[in-house]
Amino acid sequence: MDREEFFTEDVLADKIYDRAVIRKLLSYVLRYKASAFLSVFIVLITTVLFLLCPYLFGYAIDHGISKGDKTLVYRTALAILGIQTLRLILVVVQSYNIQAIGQKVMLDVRMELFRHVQSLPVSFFDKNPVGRVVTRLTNDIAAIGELFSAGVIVVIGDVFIIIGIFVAMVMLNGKLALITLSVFPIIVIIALWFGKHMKNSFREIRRKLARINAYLNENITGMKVVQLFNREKKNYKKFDEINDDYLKEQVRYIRYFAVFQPAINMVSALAVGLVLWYGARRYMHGFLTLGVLVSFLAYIHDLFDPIRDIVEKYNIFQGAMASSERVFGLMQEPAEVDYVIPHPSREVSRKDFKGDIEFQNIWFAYNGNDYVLKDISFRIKPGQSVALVGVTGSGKTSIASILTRLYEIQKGTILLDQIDIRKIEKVGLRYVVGLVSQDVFLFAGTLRDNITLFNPIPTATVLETIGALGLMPFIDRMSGGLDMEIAERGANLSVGERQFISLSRIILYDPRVIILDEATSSMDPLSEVLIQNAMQKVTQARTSIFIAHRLSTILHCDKIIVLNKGKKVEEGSHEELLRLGGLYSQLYRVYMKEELIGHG
Ligand SMILES: Nc1ncnc2c1ncn2[C@@H]1O[C@H](COP(=O)(O)OP(=O)(O)OP(=O)(O)O)[C@@H](O)[C@H]1O
Repeated sequence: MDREEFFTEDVLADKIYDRAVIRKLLSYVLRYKASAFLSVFIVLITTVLFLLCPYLFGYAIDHGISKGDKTLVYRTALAILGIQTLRLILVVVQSYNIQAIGQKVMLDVRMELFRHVQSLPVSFFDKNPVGRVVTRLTNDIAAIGELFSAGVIVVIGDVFIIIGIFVAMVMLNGKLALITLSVFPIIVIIALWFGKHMKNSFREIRRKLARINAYLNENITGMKVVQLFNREKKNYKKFDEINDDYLKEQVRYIRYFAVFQPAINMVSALAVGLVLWYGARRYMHGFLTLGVLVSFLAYIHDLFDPIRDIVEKYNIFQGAMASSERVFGLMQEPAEVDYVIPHPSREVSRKDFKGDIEFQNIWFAYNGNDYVLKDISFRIKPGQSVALVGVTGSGKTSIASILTRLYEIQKGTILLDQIDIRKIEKVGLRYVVGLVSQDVFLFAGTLRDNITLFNPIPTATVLETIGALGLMPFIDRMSGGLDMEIAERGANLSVGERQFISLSRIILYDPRVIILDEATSSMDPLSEVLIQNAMQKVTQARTSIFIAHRLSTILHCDKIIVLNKGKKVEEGSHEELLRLGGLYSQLYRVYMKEELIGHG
């Protein structure tokens, strides 16, 4: 999927009503039952109050002004003032109440979605770009919020008002009501025509805005490459095109919008004209009172605002429905399974865990039957250190991933202390098996935060642990020591420094089994010696697995397992494998030659 499709997928949904989505939305709203019912109650009351005023105008004319009853006129005027004041107060309460419900619903949905996203398996993130997941948590949830802020309740009120006005009209005078109704086909045609065009234009606006976002995102993230390859002018021109496209669409939308309102006003004027013409004749012939005519005209005046409101808000509601559908869709993604084999036999505990690992005929594929590990078996005894060796793509990292259950295997059994790891709770498993992976992820915060992963570990303990392993020179090198601020994704650190942090992290985490994936690949010889010595100390009492291309870092290992195209091809000590004269000895010979050339 290219970027364009990726974003259009997000904006082209075309639904205004989906029962399942509405039911789910309602379940969130109903968490705040009292506020929700208060809202509905206020809508009903304000609608009735709204409908009362035009009626009272007519009443004052027919029973007060026509008959010279000043008291009645004053009383009616006071009643209208009272009604409008009450309505105003209720509108304020309503506005606060509904916005508060909207914000609370947004908070609940966002928290629930975040919790769910945290529970999703790593394979989900392989298939779904980060941008899309973030959009669900931000823009889509904001669109749900718009349902409330744009006034879903106001639109419900609008519908009540339209129905109420018709009921009032029919009750006042059936014939005049029919005349008013006669302009409705025109309204329907206008609303449908403008609705369709405004919807298409609105959709295009969202698509073009998404293009702007995608373009900016890519350009700002890749600014280094843009500048190094002198792409600024070209990219500026391209951005100008995209921006211009967006502007044109916005103008098109504004044009529709600008014409739509007067069009409705024209129909409203037509209805007023018709009613005035027919009503005046009926009045002159004595079939209609002046009060009824005035009430009627006032009702017509109030009838067209809610119609316009509904058409204008249609797009917002449609967008909100589509966003809700996507948010709830993400919530239904299956979460990680803790116990693939039900009924856990025994939990592992860090204290009495020995660190015995056994792979029995393991088959593993990321996708379908595309196996990247084929029938792998080996045993690592407690405290042993083992190296995984093989060319790029032979499956070394995949072994680390399935041992920590970032991915589930398809066939075979992995035993930890003779327990099938699929019977072990993941939290427990990841306490005892620690992984230092190839790509070190750093969070915004201080060096200390990144080493402790925001756990409240005293500074003295951090320094003591790092000092005992002889790694203090790394900290001394950083300006500000443990308090040094790390930029987003560690942009202000060298690759070697990032690896040091990742290693310190795992040392403090103190797992019984340590997997080190290319842990010293980007260090200068001096730093590498420091890390090597530290690792020797760290791995002494632990089962450890080294994944390294630099064969010098694994010579001390008790055992070397050689992988090729997902299969285990050799297993033994360094000397044994050299004697065997197979793949390992070839790799070693090439490596030694390179080292010699490299060191001149
Ligand atoms: N998340 C993934 N989804 C699909 N395929 C993957 C994924 N990760 C790795 N692979 C594929 O699995 C195979 C084994 O990859 P793996 O990372 O285990 O190799 P490796 O031996 O660790 O390589 P390197 O030495 O380059 O790190 C490769 O063909 C790779 O393309």
